[in-house]
Amino acid sequence: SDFFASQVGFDSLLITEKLLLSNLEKYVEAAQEKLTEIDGIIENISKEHPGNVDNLENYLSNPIRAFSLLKRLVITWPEIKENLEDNTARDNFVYIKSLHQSFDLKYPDQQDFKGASLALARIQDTYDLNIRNLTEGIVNKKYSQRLSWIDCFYIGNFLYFSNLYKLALVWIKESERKLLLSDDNNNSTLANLYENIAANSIKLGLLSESVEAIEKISELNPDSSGVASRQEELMNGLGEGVLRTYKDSTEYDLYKKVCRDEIVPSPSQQRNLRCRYKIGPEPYLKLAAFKMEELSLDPYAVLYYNAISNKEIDLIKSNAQANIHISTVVGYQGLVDHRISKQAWLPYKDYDFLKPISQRITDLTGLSMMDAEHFQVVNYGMGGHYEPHTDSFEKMEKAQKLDHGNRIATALFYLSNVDFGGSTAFPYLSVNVKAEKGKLLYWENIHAGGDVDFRTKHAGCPVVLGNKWIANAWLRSGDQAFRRPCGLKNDNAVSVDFKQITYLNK
Ligand SMILES: O=C(O)CCC(=O)C(=O)O
Ligand SMILES: [Fe+2]
Repeated sequence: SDFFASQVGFDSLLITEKLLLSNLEKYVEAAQEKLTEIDGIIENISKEHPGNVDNLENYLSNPIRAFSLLKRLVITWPEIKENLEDNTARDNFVYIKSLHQSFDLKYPDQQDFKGASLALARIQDTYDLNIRNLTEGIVNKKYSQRLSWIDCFYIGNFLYFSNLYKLALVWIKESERKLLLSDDNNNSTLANLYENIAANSIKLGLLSESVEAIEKISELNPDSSGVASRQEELMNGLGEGVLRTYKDSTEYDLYKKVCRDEIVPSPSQQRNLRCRYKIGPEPYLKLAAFKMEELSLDPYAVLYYNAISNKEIDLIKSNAQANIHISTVVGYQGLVDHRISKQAWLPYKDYDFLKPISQRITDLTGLSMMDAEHFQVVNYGMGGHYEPHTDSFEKMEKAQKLDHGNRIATALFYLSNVDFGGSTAFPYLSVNVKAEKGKLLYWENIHAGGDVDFRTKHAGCPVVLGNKWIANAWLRSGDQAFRRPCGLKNDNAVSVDFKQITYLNK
C-alpha cells in the first residue's frame, strides 16, 4: 500500500477510522445491554436460590421449590448459555477485512506503518530535532501528541531492519528512557530492549556498549536465549567491520546540513549574485517582467517569483490528483526509499492550461519546450523526500531511451507552501530554496560540452509539517541546437569531483 508516500488519499483513512469507532461504539452498547440483562437474571435466580440451607431435604420437599430449581437448570441456565454464546453484537462490529472489501474503504498495511515510522526517524535525523521534545509531541514549537515507549521501540525496530543502526540506537534509547518511567517497566520488557541495543551496537562495532547491553540482559533474565545468541553475534560481528552506507557519506551529511540551514552560502559566494527584473530574451518579458533572484552563476540557477497563478495551480493539482501514483525513479525497479512521493504526468498537449505555462518557460529560459518531457506533478506527505541526485543522466543510453537527449535544464514550480521542511537543497552549492507557492526554480544540469554537472546535485528535503506540491518541467537537449549550441570541448573537469563524494561511500 502507498498511503505513507504522500498526502493524497491519506484523509480517507480518517473516514475509515471514524467508521470503525462508530461500529465499536455500537458493539459496546449491545454488549452493555446484554450485561445488564444478565445482571437481572443473576438477581432473579439469587432470589429463588435458597443460599445456605441447613435442611436441604426439607427445603426441596416443597414441590414448588423443586419445580423452580428444575426449571432453572433445565430451561433458564441453557438460555443463559445460549445468550452468552450469541455473538451478534460482536459480529456487528464490522471487521477490518470485510470493511475493506464490502465498502471499498481504504485501509493501510504494515508497509504504510513502516513508511510512517521511517519518515518520523528521517525528520528527526535531517533536522537534528531533539528526540525527547519530538517524542513528547513538540513539533515546530507546537504540541501535538506524545509517543509511548512502545512507539519508539517500533520505530527503532524498523530502523534496525533497514540497516540504519545509528538512528535505531537513538530511538531505542529514547524508548528505554520512557520505559523506565512507565508501568510496563519489568525484567522482560527491559531485557527485550537491551537485546535490541546489543544488536545495534554489534552492527556498529561498539564493543563496550555491546558487552554492557549483553550483561544487562543476563542480569535481568539469566535464562534468556538472547544472551548466548548476542554473544555469538558479537564474536562474529567483530571481524566483519562496520557497514557503511550512503547515509554515512559526506554528501548526505552536507545535504542534511543544507536542509536545516546549518550551511548557507558564504558572502563570497553571494557577492556576484543579484536580484533584478527579467526583461529578456523574449520580447514578451519587456511587457511583463518577472522578479528574478540569482542563486548561482556557475552552475546557473535562478528563482522567479509569481511565476504561476493560483488558478493555474488549482487546475494542475486537480488534474494531477486524478492519476497520481507512487513515484519511481528512472533506472530503478519499483518503489525506492530514496524518493518518497506521489507523481502524475500531464502531457502539455492534453491540457489547454499548460500551454501558457510551457510558453512562459520558453520566455524565461530561452529554451525550446519541443522535446520537453510531460509536466510532472509531485506531492510529498509527512517525511516525503527525494535524496540528492542529478536530473541529467550520466549514461546517455538512459537519456536516449527516453528520446530527445539529456535533461539540459530543470524548471521546478512550487505549487504550495510548506510550514516546516520540504526545501529544495543543493548540497554542493549550499543553496536551500524554500517551498513557497508561485516560485519557479530554474537551473542548468549539464556542462556546455554535454556532460553531467555534478555540482547540480539537489534534493527535496523531508517535509515535516505541510503538504508539498511541485511540478517539474525537464527540458531536453534535442531541439536546442540554435538556442543553446553545445560546447566543442569537454568542460566537466570542475564538477567530476562531486560525483566521487557519493560513490566513495555508496
Ligand atoms: O522536491 C524537490 O524540491 C526536488 C524534486 C526533484 O529534484 C525532482 O523531482 O527531480
Ligand atoms: Fe531533481
